[in-house]
Amino acid sequence: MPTPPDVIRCAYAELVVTDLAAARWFYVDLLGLVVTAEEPEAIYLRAFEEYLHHSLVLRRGDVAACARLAYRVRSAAEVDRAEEYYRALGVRVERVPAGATRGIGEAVRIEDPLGFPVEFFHDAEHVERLTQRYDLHGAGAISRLDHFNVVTPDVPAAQRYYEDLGFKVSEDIADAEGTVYAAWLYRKPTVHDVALTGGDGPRMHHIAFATHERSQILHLCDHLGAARRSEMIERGPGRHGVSNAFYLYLRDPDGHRIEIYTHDYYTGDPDNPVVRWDVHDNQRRDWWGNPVVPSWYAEASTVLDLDGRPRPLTRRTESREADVTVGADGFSYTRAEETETPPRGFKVGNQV
Ligand SMILES: O=S(=O)(O)c1ccc(O)c(O)c1
Ligand SMILES: [Fe+2]
Repeated sequence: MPTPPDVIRCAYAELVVTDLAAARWFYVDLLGLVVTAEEPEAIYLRAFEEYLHHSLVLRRGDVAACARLAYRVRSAAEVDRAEEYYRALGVRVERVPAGATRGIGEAVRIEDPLGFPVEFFHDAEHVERLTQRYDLHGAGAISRLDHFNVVTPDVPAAQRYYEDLGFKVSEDIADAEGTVYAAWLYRKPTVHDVALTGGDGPRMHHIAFATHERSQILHLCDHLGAARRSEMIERGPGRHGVSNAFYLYLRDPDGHRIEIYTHDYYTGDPDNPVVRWDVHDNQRRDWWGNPVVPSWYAEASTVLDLDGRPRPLTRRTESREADVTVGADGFSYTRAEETETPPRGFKVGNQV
């Protein structure tokens, strides 16, 4: 089997939006992302610390979907290696010339073994890095793209696929019977570049951007309140158990989920310890024990194949996290040593 490409990090996503003007309001006027380039049918956006052409493409289309998840590889030679690796893997592979995506060099596009439209590139147009252009930063300044979260039915199989690509697991959620509900994997030295959420897939669960400060996340909440668009706040703000990040989940005008995230931790040493969470630990997804809203488990974006057609879903066959932790049959504990069923305290899964 050929050597896998040397992936540096998650690099950009392409989302299909049904109303480009409405999406522009959300991503530019509200989130404050910077417009690198704009066309009648597409907008290319980046965050303030980013100097590659974009980390998010919004493309107008009739059906909201995720059209591409792109990783940057370490050199042009690694793009060749990606082509060789995936042709040997037997998945659909397309080589595209520089400019197939504005601002991106020659790339390899695949339908990966999990059913996702993924691109590997190295060369990209450099644009002004606005790290210290505080005159342009809003109070909710976003610094960079941080990770993709994808829904896939078989988390261990997806984890093995990403580990074969050289990713390492930082944290996961499992139960005593060995069912794995979610896993977080990285190439850059943070908690993740990609997270795997067990469910019917392939679907895109969220795209996450990082800020430097919690106050910037809180400002985005206040801005949505001022805009009387508070319904766009789906979950949070809060503190994750997994990753330790301070988080906020928003839904864009098409329902795409965007996470704003800060304060995870460094994972760059070779012996970085894996953190395994019990699925019944009520602090795993929110360190303060606040419930996970059902839509966060149930809803995610359609993904497209390389011809732009929606991918059919494969159902998850193992137990679902929402079933074992939320609602009448679910329960979660705050203190593992307390063995009453249901556990004492109002932080049981059936409050939502
Ligand atoms: O909800 S979790 O604490 O499991 C979590 C951790 C990190 C993330 O990026 C996320 O989306 C969700
Ligand atoms: Fe996330």
